[in-house]
Amino acid sequence: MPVIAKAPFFKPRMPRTNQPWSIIMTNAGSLGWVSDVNGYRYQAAHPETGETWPPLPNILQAAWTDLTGLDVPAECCLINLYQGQRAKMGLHQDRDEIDKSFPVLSFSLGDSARFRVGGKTRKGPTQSVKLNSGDVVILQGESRLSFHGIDRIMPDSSQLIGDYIEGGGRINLTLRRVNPA
Ligand SMILES: O=C(O)CCC(=O)C(=O)O
Ligand SMILES: [Fe+2]
Repeated sequence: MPVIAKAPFFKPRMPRTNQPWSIIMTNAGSLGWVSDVNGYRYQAAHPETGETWPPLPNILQAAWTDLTGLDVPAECCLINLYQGQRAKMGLHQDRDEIDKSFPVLSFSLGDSARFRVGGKTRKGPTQSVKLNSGDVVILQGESRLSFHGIDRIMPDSSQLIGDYIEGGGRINLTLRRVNPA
């Protein structure tokens, strides 16, 4: 939560259309992922405050090391906040990283969510998996470029986030390495 105090949530907007997303986000680490009318990208500064992102918490860096087995650190922790019946994330690939060989590691906290995951093409079959608080998803190897998204969350299925953030909801933490080692 010190991260949120230093880097407030911002409302991302869709490239080209400038439509607001249904979720809000922020980042920790040397790079943060942002989306606005000009596109998706990683940048060192918060789009609204202009400040660098707060450091990636040690406990998350340790989890990255343990769960990936890599000795190169993650550079970005994207923090997505989903609140309410309409919060979702459309099917997409994580492919804004310069080096796409590193895993993508994500943690679900708070309300449960319906996660959708398919293959490397947008049109292929997908499966849906319920993600509960504490669940970990890792996209690596064959699945690194799998299409995935969040269909919806189940509001009020957990009280965890409500203790810290008004309105509660679901937090997803996604750790990524952007640059080659
Ligand atoms: O919220 C999730 O579980 C997925 C988030 C995601 O895919 C992303 O931020 O790229
Ligand atoms: Fe993603």
